[in-house]
Amino acid sequence: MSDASKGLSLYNTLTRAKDDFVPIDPLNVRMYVCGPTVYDFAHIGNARPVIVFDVLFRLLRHLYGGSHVTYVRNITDVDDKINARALRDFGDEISSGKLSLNEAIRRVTEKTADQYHKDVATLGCLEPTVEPRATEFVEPRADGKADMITLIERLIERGHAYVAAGEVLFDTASMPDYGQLSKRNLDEQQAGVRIAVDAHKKNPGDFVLWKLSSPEEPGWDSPWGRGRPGWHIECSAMSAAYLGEVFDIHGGGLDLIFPHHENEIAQSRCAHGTDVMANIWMHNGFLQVEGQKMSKSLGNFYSIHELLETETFGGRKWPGEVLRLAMLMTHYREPIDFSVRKLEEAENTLRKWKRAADLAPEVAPQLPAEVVEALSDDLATYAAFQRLTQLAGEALDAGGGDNAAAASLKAALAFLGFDVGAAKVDEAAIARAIARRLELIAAKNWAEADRIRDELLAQGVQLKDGKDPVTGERITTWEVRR
Ligand SMILES: Nc1ncnc2c1ncn2[C@@H]1O[C@H](COP(=O)(O)OP(=O)(O)OP(=O)(O)O)[C@@H](O)[C@H]1O
Ligand SMILES: [Zn+2]
Repeated sequence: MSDASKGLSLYNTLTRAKDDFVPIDPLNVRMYVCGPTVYDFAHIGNARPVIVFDVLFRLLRHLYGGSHVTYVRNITDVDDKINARALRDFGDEISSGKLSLNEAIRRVTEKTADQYHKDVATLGCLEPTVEPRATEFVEPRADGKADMITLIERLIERGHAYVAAGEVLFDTASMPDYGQLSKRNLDEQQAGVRIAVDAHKKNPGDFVLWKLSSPEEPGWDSPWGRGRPGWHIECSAMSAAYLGEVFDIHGGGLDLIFPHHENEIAQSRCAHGTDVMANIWMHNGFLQVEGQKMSKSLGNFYSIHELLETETFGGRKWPGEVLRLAMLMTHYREPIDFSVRKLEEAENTLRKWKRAADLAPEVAPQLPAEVVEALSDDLATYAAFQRLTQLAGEALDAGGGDNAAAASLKAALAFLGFDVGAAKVDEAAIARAIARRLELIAAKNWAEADRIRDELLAQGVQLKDGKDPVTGERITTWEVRR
């Protein structure tokens, strides 16, 4: 194990091994996770990657400092499924001319994204550092950040893409090592392809970068006519926009390995001329119902919202943190069978931990080392939880007074995103810290200013910097994060 890895190792789908994690830049550790396509409520299976990568985000912040980690999770707000949903929900308004299709699409995506934000916050997940929306990265941008049209142009220039039958397609044969992530070769992909549909493709594995839109469909002007992007190019653009051409970690569910992540890699590496897109590729296993992936298409799903707010699963509502713990009791790469029993087990465990943690008036300043070590071993949450159960036992034995085990347990629970009522905030003290930090920023003492921000964050208080819209002066607000 090298020192630079700080003891963190992560299973890498690209190498099929547990790799030491060595960031490209320890002052800016960069992670991208594919976010939701916003046309319907997210189901509890969709919540798994959000929760798993939230734990990794928290761990990276602990190891490298709160302000030294950039976590990007996008929102896919352009997709044919979204168009279909807008037509279904607003068909009458659209045909009577009261609403344009674009306006209907906007309503669908905004409503779905709002619900998603509420759902994942209730599951104890921190907001990512940036949450870009695909529609804002289609055309060249005023700020010069990467965009899809420019990436596609570059792929054509470099001989990696071609125009056929109104589409721009990625030419898989132009990339000798295409298929490294999924370990599929091009021959294997020939099998089972519908030749008639794909007759315009040079190779059946070639995939769409751009396709033309009919006048009713959403579209953007481009060198190839008014159209819209394929799904994969979105993530290549948004990751490059915020994380650069090569970054540290890219994540998502197992089903994204092929074709989505394979094709993101092909696009990004060929457009930028790099050997890798991200150093470590991580994939969570499926949440299953009776041995099958929970999925919209199979109709065997429960939305997060339903579980939180209705009595459709097991005849009762479930608290967000019980869902969170149930999800984390299984290692992130293993399948989980979703059952009432599993949720009840999580609820009982959480109740016991909290009873023990309540014996401490304060949160310990240090996280238990065993918890950090367990998580650093490819997010071995189960081993971390064994330590929490041990601490809970010690805390209950020790009883009241100066209960160090209870204080440590409380710190660990708060760190893992469980509500332990830890943040009894002292508003005056926060205001003083903010004022002090603004002075330090004015004096360009960034290191000390960052230290104050990280210290508050460790206590669960997150600062947000902004500008006064009238005076243009820097202002800082805060909120309690758990
Ligand atoms: N049952 C599941 N268990 C774990 N992760 C899942 C599951 N279903 C989807 N995901 C993950 O959720 C994230 C969002 O995926 P997306 O919005 O494409 O959902 P989806 O795959 O369309 O869902 P569905 O399979 O139900 O149609 C992806 O990272 C995907 O891998
Ligand atoms: Zn993606």
